[in-house]
Amino acid sequence: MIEATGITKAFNGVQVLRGVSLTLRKGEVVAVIGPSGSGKSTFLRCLNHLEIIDGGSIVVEGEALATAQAEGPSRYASDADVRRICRKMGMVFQSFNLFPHMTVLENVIEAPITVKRLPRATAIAKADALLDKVGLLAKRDNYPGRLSGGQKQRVAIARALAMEPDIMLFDEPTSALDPELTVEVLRTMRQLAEEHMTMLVVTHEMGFAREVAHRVIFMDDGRVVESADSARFFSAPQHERTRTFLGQML
Ligand SMILES: Nc1ncnc2c1ncn2[C@@H]1O[C@H](COP(=O)(O)OP(=O)(O)OP(=O)(O)O)[C@@H](O)[C@H]1O
Repeated sequence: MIEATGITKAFNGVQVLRGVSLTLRKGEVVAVIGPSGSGKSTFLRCLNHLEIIDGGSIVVEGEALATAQAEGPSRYASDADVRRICRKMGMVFQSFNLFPHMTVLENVIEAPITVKRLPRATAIAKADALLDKVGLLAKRDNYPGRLSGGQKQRVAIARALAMEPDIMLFDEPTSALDPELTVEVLRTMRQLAEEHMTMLVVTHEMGFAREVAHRVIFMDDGRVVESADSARFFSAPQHERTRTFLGQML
């Protein structure tokens, strides 16, 4: 579970997040949608410390990552606690971010061995099971350069899952993919949702938001404009800006 409250963030004096709050409950799939530049990716990156927030609080699985202060910037937990708390969240990026000089298998076992100190044989057995789950066991000894974008992204998902996160954060996981490759990644994500993985997904895929997400959050200009369960969000958007956005996207 993640509880983010009143997150603010500026880059070089430009306010990008203007007080964003979100509760992501256990087993819930929440899609974050909105126009380009509205702050969706920045918000997601703030949740796992890829960006430092200016103000607001972030609590992950009951532990405070950052705490709002009466004055001045939010106070973060100690470096060791930040690292430990952030390991509860797996992250999948638009650009895959696989290590190009490592095989698929090596990509998946690297963090479990170096960070979790898993014995190599245990890490390999686990990686094989995950690669099988995402349909890529046959590619385990290939280098990422030999894979399609969709395959790379499924390896990236397996790699994140190998750390046994409680929560998965997806930052536009299909935006760099051709439509036919998007389908296979969305299938893997749908499967994860069916297994009750807690997921926060920044996406332009309205089909995913409608069919897989339990709740949809619409961001515009650094704010959450609308948050509703998926069916209600798409059948009866409450706000003019949401309606305009959906009109453009659907
Ligand atoms: N590291 C950074 N330094 C400066 N500005 C940044 C940085 N990261 C994001 N921004 C700016 O913050 C704003 C929000 O960007 P963000 O990527 O969060 O939007 P988004 O809603 O995810 O957009 P998109 O759908 O196009 O990915 C943009 O104006 C962007 O240029």
